[in-house]
Amino acid sequence: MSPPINADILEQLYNTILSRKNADPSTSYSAQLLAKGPHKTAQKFGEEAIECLIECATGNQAELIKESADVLYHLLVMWVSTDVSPQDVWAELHRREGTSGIIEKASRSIPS
Ligand SMILES: N=c1c2ncn([C@@H]3O[C@H](COP(=O)(O)OP(=O)(O)OP(=O)(O)O)[C@@H](O)[C@H]3O)c2ncn1[C@@H]1O[C@H](COP(=O)(O)O)[C@@H](O)[C@H]1O
Repeated sequence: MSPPINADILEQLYNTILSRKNADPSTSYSAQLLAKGPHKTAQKFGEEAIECLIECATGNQAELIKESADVLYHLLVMWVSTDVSPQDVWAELHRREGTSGIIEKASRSIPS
C-alpha cells in the first residue's frame, strides 16, 4: 500500500536533507547546496520564491504547484543549513494559533 499523501512528507524530506549534511556532493544536490553554506541556500530559496510568485501572478496553477514544491524543498534545505528544525517552526505556528493577523498587527501600533 502506498503511503498517504499529506504534510508528513515535509518532516520526511527534512530528515532526508539532514542526512545529506555530510554526504558526497557529487551524488546529492542537497549536499552540494549545504556545502556552500547558508548564503547559497538563502539565495536558492529566494530564486525559487520569485519563480513561484511569477506563476501565481500569471495564474498558471499547474506550474504554481511545481514551483511551490521547489520552494518547500529549498526552505527545508535552508532550515538544515541554519540548524532550524521543523519542530521549531511548528511550535511558532502553534504559539500563533487563534490570534488573528489583524489583531496581532493592530497590537504592534500601540505606542509604549
Ligand atoms: N524535492 C527535491 C527537489 N526539488 C527540487 N530539487 C532540485 O533543485 C534544483 C533547483 O532547480 P534549478 O532549476 O534552480 O537548478 P539549477 O539551475 O540547476 O541550480 P543551480 O545550478 O543554480 O544550483 C534542481 O536541480 C532540482 O532537481 C530537488 N532536489 C531534491 N529533492 C528531494 O531531495 C531528496 C534528496 O536529494 P539529493 O540530495 O539530490 O539526494 C530527493 O530524493 C528528493 O526527494
